[in-house]
Amino acid sequence: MRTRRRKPWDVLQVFSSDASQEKLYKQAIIPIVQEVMDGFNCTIFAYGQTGTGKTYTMEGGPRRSDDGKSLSAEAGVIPRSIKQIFDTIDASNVDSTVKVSFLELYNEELTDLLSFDDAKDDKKALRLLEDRNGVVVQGLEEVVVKSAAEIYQVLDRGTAKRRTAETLLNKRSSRSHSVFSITIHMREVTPEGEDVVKVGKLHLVDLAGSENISRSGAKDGRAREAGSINQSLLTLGRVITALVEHSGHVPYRDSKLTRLLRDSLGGKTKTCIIATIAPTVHCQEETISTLDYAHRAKNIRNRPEVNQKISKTAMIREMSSEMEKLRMELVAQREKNGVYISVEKHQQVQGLPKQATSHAAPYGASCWAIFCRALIGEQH
Ligand SMILES: Nc1ncnc2c1ncn2[C@@H]1O[C@H](COP(=O)(O)OP(=O)(O)OP(=O)(O)O)[C@@H](O)[C@H]1O
Repeated sequence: MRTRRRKPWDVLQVFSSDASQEKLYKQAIIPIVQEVMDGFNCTIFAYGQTGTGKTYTMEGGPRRSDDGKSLSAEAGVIPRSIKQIFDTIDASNVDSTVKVSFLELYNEELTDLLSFDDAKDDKKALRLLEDRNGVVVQGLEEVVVKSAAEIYQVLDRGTAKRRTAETLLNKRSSRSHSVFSITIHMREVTPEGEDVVKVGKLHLVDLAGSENISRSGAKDGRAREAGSINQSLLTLGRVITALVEHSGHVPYRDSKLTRLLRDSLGGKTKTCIIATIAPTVHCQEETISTLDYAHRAKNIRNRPEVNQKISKTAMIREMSSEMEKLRMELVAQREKNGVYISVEKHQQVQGLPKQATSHAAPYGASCWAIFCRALIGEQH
């Protein structure tokens, strides 16, 4: 095979096949979770060819050790982040609430992996809506958890529901994208004695396999499925290109994945990609494509901002206005006399300027961290 001379890929660190889950977590993820606790929104993507260890990196093997309490050596980024979050909360004795949600994107359809409404295993389909704070997933279940151990049960429930299908490359290959989100509300008292709430958010994204359809052996109905998965990844690639090249139009709206993760792509979030590869000759093409993809993303300039701290009074005011809006919507629906539109929404529709809501100064530098994890021996 002819090899081209090319520039090296700019990744922060390469983890070899025998690097432990603990090593990857300590060196790549701990600082990110710390930033979440400081009030930032952060996103970690696992991106790569099927069977190269994305799910292993994010979820890992058995989450608890034999004693049933501590983490097993195989535990991945999700359980380790959860443990770090609760350890930090316990050590600082801060009054906090931790909420999690878990969704799946499969064939451009969003599903709540934590919904209880799914008698007979019918997964609840979700819709994406735009509101003044960005994109929201309508009706997504947010589960309040009180301890790390409780989150493991939630995670187990969700992972069991993820759709999987067999391909030649990986028998239990996940054909869907999944997003596990953790939101932490932390109560603080300012030097002036005012009660405020600091919010941090962490999205942990396990993307579907990036390989092409013929290589993975997907056929017939499954080819359609693979096509749709590639459509989402293709749009993700186009969004990255548009952001890197500063194009006027960024095609976020072309796929649900990019709509959903819009803020993590050129937005206010700090973003990390773990590119998983199988460095064998057989997978050379995919490896190059994965590393090119991740490398390009590094040139995106994010503008991370600490989430604004919300005072108790402001929070109560916001919740009251939300309740009032819902009440008016309900009345309008019951009386079937039209649709209730809030003053703010009406002004938006009329093209009147919206009141500014954020005052934080934007960061200058790119906030993308790229890591690479290699897996040897699992590919065929
Ligand atoms: N670093 C590793 N050490 C040990 N085993 C690993 C490692 N990475 C992956 N594996 C194993 O390799 C197999 C494939 O990994 P995994 O399911 O995580 O791949 P994937 O990239 O998520 O695939 P898909 O795209 O189909 O979801 C699994 O059996 C997993 O346990």
